[in-house]
Amino acid sequence: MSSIKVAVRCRPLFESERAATGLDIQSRRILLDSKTYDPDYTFSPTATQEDVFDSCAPILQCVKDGLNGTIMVYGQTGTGKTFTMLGSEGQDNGVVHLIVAHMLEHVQQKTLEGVQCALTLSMIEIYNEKLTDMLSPNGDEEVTLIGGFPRSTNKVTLCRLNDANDAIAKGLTFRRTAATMMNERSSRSHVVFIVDVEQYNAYTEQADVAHLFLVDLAGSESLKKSQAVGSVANEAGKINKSLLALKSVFLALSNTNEATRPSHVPYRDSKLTELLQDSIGGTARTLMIACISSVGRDIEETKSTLMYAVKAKSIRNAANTEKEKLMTRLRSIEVENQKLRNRLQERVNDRGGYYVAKEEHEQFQQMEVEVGELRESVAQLVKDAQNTNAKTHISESQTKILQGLLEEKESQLNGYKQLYEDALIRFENQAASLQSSVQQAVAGAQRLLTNFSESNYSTMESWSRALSDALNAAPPIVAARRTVENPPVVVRVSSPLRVAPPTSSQSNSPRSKGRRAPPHSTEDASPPCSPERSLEPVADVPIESGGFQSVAQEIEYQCHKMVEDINAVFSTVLAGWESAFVEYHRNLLEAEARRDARIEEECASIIKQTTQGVQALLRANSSLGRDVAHVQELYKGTVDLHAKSFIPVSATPLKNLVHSSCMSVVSSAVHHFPERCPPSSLVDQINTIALSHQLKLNAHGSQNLLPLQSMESPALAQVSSIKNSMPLTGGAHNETVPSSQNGRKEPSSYSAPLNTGSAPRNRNNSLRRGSLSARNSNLPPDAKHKRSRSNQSVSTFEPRKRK
Ligand SMILES: Nc1ncnc2c1ncn2[C@@H]1O[C@H](COP(=O)(O)OP(=O)(O)OP(=O)(O)O)[C@@H](O)[C@H]1O
Repeated sequence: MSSIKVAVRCRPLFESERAATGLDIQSRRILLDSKTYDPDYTFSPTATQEDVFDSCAPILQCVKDGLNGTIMVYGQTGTGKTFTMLGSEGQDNGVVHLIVAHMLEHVQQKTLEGVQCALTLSMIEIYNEKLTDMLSPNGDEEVTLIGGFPRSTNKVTLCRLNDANDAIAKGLTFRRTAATMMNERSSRSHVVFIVDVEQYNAYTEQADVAHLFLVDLAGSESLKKSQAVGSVANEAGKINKSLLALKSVFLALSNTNEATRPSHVPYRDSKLTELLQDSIGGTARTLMIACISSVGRDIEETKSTLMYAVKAKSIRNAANTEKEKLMTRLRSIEVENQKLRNRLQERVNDRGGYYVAKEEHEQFQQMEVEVGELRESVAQLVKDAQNTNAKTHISESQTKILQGLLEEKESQLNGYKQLYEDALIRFENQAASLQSSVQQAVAGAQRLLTNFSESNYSTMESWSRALSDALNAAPPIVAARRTVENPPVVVRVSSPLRVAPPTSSQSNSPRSKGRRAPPHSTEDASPPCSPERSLEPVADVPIESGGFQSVAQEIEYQCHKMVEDINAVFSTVLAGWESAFVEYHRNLLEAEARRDARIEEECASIIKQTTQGVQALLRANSSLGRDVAHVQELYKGTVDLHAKSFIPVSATPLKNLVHSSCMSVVSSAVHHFPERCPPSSLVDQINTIALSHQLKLNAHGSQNLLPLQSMESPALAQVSSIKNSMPLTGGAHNETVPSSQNGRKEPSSYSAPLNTGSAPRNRNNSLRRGSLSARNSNLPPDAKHKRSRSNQSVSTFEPRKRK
């Protein structure tokens, strides 16, 4: 037996909230209105998700050991239940995520150890007393409970953490939430995450499954506070009802008083309690996280939550393995079966028994045996099938887990490979740069060495040459016999580099008497030697003394001479060296002077060229400026001219131009003006027609029409005058146009319009209209009226003579 563990988590206050005065959280104990509550774990507002997760460890261990476990959050709306289970929005940092990650790690580890196990996840929502599968394609497949456990849900086999988090996120998209006054995103349903850890037992050839229920309950809410209305209020009612059923279960199970304890636990009062049957008072190990707020106005709800948390703490669950649980259930079924049999027997006995024929009885017994056998084989088959299914499922998930691990490792390996390659490239680059620096250093050293040794060698060579010359030039030394009385004489050979004035002891020594002073001293040394140079012996030459004093003296003299010669050679060499140095120095100075002079020269030339260039530029600028000004001037002139041309000084030229153009048009029109005289035949015909009309008119008593020639229009008269004023050239009057299509020649005027600019008109009509209108103007009004009605009537038409 194990009691339900209880944790209390107090959420932080929001800005607008005020803390309750009577609430005090002291490490694990909670004091509220002088009452002490003592949960197993207490989390203050500063506690982290990881802290809460740590308190789940014992439950997780039980699940790993094959027992069922439950972790549920309980409390008033807006106290952080969903925050605790699922974390802040959009972040996978809730206790559910941490637990799934932990269990996945466990299963992966087991798989690597060769244990066949799998991890699956299903999600169920309880909304308005209806269970739906949140991992079904649309999140709306209904789920039925068998023995308090959901049957055939869409499970996701978890192999990688990302898959698990994706599945959780996908399922949660179907969760119903709504905004209330208590919580902006209040859960309107309970959600149960079922994490199954399946482990195949090779010895029993069975798959053991441990279920872990992670329950995010919707919060109890007062409609007055949440101000929920409509469907949200209905939801709140359903939520409160299911939570009430849960409280009843708590009360029933926590009652330790034999007398008052109800015989029946109302699990079936709501879907929630039916589903949590195994978690509360069942076989599961359970942790209840009671969420509270420290807000003053919520203090009553906080008290209620703490009270039920304490009640839950006293509930004892029977923690068995799944197998033990089944055995318990089997035993209870057997007991019930026996009870039923007994009752049946009692009834049979009450009725005095029942009788069957012997054959029937035997047949019945035979059938019973057969049914029993069949039942056994079916049970065996079901068991085999279940095991096979479980085996297949586990091995499938095993493969997936291994695949997932492999992919993870591969990606890690690739990362390492990349790192290695990067490091290798960096190393190679460094090695190359190091190598090149070493090479450069070696080359430099070699160069230095070569230069140094060459110069040293040449100096040494010159010295040795000089020395051998000096030795060759010296007279042969006569050999002296060395005796004890004649101790060897030591001649000091000094380096010319260390020439110093002879000390008084040297100059006064008996041996120096009669000797010639060395040619170089501090005073006459050229070039002068540095003051730190001192006269130090570089070699001691022993000379034997003997009976032949003169020989010894001679030798000494020779030696002195030799030393002098050597000194001279050294001096020469030194002088040469120093003069070479001086020359080098001089050459250097000269070269530098030359360089400076050349630089100055070049600079001067550059400055000169630049100055010239600038001057040329300025010149070009000014000349081009002049050009521009000139063009501007021109342009200005043109513009002025143009502007001037628009000043209407006088309209006369234009008028004249228009007049002359009009006149030319008129004159050309006059040229083309048709002949005044129609052909005589036509005139005759017209006259005939006019006559006949006149006769008819006369017969009807109409007035006579005036003859045509007496009613010439002013326009016609003007045209005639213009025409007559024009010189008549080239037979203009008789001008003809090319023959028309029927070969008839027509006067050109027939095709030319009058200068009125209107459409071409029939010559006769225009003439007639002009003459008629002119005529009408002379008529009395009633005559005009009559005329207009018989407007086509014409009088006798007299052809006019051409002037
Ligand atoms: N420990 C916490 N730290 C920071 N914020 C928190 C904490 N607990 C809760 N909140 C914030 O409080 C608000 C309400 O939390 P949450 O939605 O989890 O409450 P709830 O109890 O699930 O409410 P309901 O029952 O209505 O769904 C959220 O904005 C949440 O982010």
